[in-house]
Amino acid sequence: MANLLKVHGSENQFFILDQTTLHQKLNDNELKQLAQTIADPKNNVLNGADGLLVVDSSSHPGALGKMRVFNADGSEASMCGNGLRTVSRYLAQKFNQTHFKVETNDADLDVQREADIVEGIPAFSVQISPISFDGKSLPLENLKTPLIDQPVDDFISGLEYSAVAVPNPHLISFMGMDQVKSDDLVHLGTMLNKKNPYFTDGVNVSFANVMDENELFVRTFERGVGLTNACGTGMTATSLIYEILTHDGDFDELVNVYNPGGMVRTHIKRTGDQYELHLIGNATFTNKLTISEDDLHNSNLNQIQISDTGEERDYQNFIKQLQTN
Ligand SMILES: N[C@@H](CCC[C@H](N)C(=O)O)C(=O)O
Repeated sequence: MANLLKVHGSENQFFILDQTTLHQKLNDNELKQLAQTIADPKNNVLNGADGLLVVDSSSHPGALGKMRVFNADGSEASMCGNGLRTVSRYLAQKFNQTHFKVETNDADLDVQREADIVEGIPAFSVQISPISFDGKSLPLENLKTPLIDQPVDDFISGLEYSAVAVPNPHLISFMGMDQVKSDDLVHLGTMLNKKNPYFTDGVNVSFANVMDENELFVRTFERGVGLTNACGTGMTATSLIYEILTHDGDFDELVNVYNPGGMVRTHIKRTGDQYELHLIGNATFTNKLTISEDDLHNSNLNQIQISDTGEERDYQNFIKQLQTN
């Protein structure tokens, strides 16, 4: 039998599969198929998810394990901030370590256990890197880069846009709260994730409101997923653009980022042309799942056994506290 976990960071929902526990690892086609099937709410496995996080052993010394990210549509992403917090907790428990590196597609990232956000809500801090504003890295075509706080006629008028790869691609715009919560986000996100002349690999689109100094609200339409409760790399990229727009030179700031699924904290630092980004927030395990290895290879999800960890109750209490503050 094989095990899966259902997890979330700010209600950005994932299943975790540890390939090292299997007799035979799933190949890339099987992983893509599993992500599409298990994430689809129509297949009735805990109401689906935003994607599948695949844990494996690291390909080189220096990292405790490796994370790959498959979006709900089966596409593979280079990074996932909320997901990395949950994978960090998984590896921390598995190897009894609190501070280590995790291999991701583009970099080995520093991760660390943090004090619980409130009792019963384990928290992790994860590095978000590498960072680039370059058109080739995003990729972004037919617009001048770096794109920082510029209007773009073909997008939604009256807004300014910024683009950054961390290393997955993000488009960010600041606006009033009513517009953050409007249908404009789905409209623009859908347009830029179909064939378009700008973001040729698609893009994660975040609309943000500045609630106060270093206090943001961010809502994201994710590439390969659609509207999400939260996007970790999106909230970190948005914090970075916010700090760039509010400082002339170096900075070292903590930002509270609220989102439809809760809140996280980002640590955003600039020294000359070097940036250092960290995302801090919950890593919640909601369910344990057991399935035969054969069924896993065939994405046959009819015979899954599911148990509840009880952690979601603590998380919902945390959300209630946020709302009453
Ligand atoms: N939810 C993630 C980002 C997942 C990948 C994204 N959809 C992409 O295709 O780049 C996060 O928390 O960062």
